[in-house]
Amino acid sequence: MKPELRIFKIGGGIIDSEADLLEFVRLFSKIREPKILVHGGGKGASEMMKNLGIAPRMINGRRITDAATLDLVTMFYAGKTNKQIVVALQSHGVNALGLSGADGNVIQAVKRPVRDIDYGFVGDLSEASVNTELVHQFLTLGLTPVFCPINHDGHGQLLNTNADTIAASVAKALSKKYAVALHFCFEKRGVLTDINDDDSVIMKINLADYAELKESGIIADGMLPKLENAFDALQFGVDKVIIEHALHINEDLKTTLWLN
Ligand SMILES: Nc1ncnc2c1ncn2[C@@H]1O[C@H](COP(=O)(O)OP(=O)(O)O)[C@@H](O)[C@H]1O
Ligand SMILES: CC(=O)N[C@@H](CCC(=O)OP(=O)(O)O)C(=O)O
Repeated sequence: MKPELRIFKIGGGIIDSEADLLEFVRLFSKIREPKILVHGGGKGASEMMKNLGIAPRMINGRRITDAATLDLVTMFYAGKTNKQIVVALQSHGVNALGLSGADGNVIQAVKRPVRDIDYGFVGDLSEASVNTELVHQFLTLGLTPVFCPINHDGHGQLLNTNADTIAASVAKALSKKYAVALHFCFEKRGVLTDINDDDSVIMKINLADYAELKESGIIADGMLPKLENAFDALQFGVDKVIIEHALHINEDLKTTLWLN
């Protein structure tokens, strides 16, 4: 039987509030099984850009990343946010190891080819992008990897990758060695039928439900790429995918995804 591994992803809505981030870190630090954290921070990055007079541009949930934007998001994700999380985990006795994809060449990305849209320095991932053996060794040493959404192409170029995509790719790659549970954590209790009613959590969603919910517009915006990544992970070997509130990871009210 494969050993268990829990992979958590937190996004900008939680990272933006220092109190929420510290509470999530406290809850995460109590998990005994081997664990990995993947973080985004898109909301804070956009705010920082606006304060500097640069208008953030997003298309289909992906940031158009020109050279100036890449500099800023590298400072924000790989610098401030990643270290803020690592230092908080260390204070709870978790030996966290902050990583961009370039560190130890742990994740290598490919710059998104220009088709209709030029996304700039945005990196796409495949399962083969992740150095599974190296991550396994970190876990064996008792370290907890903390991935930021900055990767590289192996030829000297940093690239910005959506954090949900990183979480799904790391989960798929590690599922060769571990029984992986992938937790997408954000500021709502799961996928909701009514976005304004936090109690309207859909407890189970399969692929057919997903198509219907998409068609009816109940699932929209950032939830669309999240669920696409989530079902992709399930189809490629991840045992369990859960969508839940970052501050209620021990509660039963959450959305669990199924293939059929
Ligand atoms: N049916 C739904 N249930 C919950 N959230 C939804 C739904 N449809 C759209 N959303 C939106 O998706 C967002 C989550 O995606 P995203 O902003 O990418 O999150 P994060 O950056 O925290 O990972 C929520 O904040 C919410 O506004
Ligand atoms: C290419 C791309 O879109 N990268 C994302 C990475 C951060 C992210 O995914 O943050 P959340 O998880 O908080 O949304 C961005 O810069 O917004």
